[in-house]
Amino acid sequence: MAKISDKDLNAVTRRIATISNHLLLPISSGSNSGSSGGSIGLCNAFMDDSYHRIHGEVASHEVEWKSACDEYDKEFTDIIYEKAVGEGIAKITINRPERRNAFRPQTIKELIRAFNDARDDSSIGVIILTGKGTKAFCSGGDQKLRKADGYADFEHFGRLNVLDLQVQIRRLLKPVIAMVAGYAVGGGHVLHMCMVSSFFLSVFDLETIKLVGPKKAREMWFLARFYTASEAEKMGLVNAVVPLEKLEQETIKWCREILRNSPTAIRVLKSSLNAVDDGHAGLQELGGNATLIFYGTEEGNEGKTAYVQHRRPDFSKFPRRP
Ligand SMILES: CC(C)(COP(=O)(O)OP(=O)(O)OC[C@H]1O[C@@H](n2cnc3c(N)ncnc32)[C@H](O)[C@@H]1OP(=O)(O)O)[C@@H](O)C(=O)NCCC(=O)NCCSC(=O)CCC(=O)c1ccccc1C(=O)O
Repeated sequence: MAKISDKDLNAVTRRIATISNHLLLPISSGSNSGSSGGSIGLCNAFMDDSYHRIHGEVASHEVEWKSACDEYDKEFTDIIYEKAVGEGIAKITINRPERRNAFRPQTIKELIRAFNDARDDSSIGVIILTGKGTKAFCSGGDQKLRKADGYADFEHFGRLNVLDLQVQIRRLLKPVIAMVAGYAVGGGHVLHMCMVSSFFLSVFDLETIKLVGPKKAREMWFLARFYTASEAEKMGLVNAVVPLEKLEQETIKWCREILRNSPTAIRVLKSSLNAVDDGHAGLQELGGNATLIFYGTEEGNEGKTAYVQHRRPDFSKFPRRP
């Protein structure tokens, strides 16, 4: 009987893996049996190419959370703010389960503080927003505090400061992932859409139209029905649906996959994707990022150095590319 070498064995194993990969039917997105993210994971396990050999599997160890605070070191009452030990993930949890995580102005102020901190912390590359418990991600504005001029908790006037939060998430050039267990209603639904890219809730709600198409958007807003997670996935409202017990594990996997990629590329990608819809503000953001990249070049540095040295800049050595 011929003896097979380790090298040959590896080659055979890889060949079988490649063939299995071709034979494997991907789990269609929208299936109840798992997430589209899960199906990607399944295929990855069988993929035999240099990319997968070099990058390997996404780490699957449990994440260790540590309580975090912002520069003011003031305690949070309405949210829980945590960072993963040794990896660039921040997690912000709306902590009002007794009201299905409805937000009041105080909740929004704390969310804004936590998002600011996560934005400014250069060790953080991705942010998770979630709700405490499994009944609701967020049930929107706290209706018990709603007044004629907005929501009022500790002040004499009403606020709609969730709009500031929506803009902040839009402008924050790190990916924000909504980890949704349970209901996402009203302003809570808008918030989770911000993670994929929402800006305004208006009568014609442009973001919903873009995500689900004009017919479905009309159905959603005119009928105001509740949709299940898998219906939301089919409509393109959410990226993946997984069993509840796997929700955090799958979210962390997505975070780790994002963290493998170039932070600058992700930053520019997020601003490019927003620019399409954000008009002047979007182009400003994109232009700002081009400036940031230019600052890092030798050519950009020549301009600044010449200014500081009171001389004319010499740009002659830099190519005028086609
Ligand atoms: C979410 C439910 C479907 C969950 O139902 P269920 O599991 O049966 O729980 P309940 O028994 O109903 O609730 C338990 C407990 O929580 C209280 N509660 C739930 N939601 C809220 C809420 N939103 N505000 C205050 N309190 C809430 C509930 O009263 C119970 O407490 P008790 O003490 O036992 O009474 C269901 O709860 C439900 O339908 N909730 C209401 C959903 C809703 O109407 N949301 C508000 C939509 S309007 C909005 O969000 C405004 C958005 C906004 O701020 C905005 C404004 C202007 C421009 C833009 C925006 C924007 O973009 O967001």
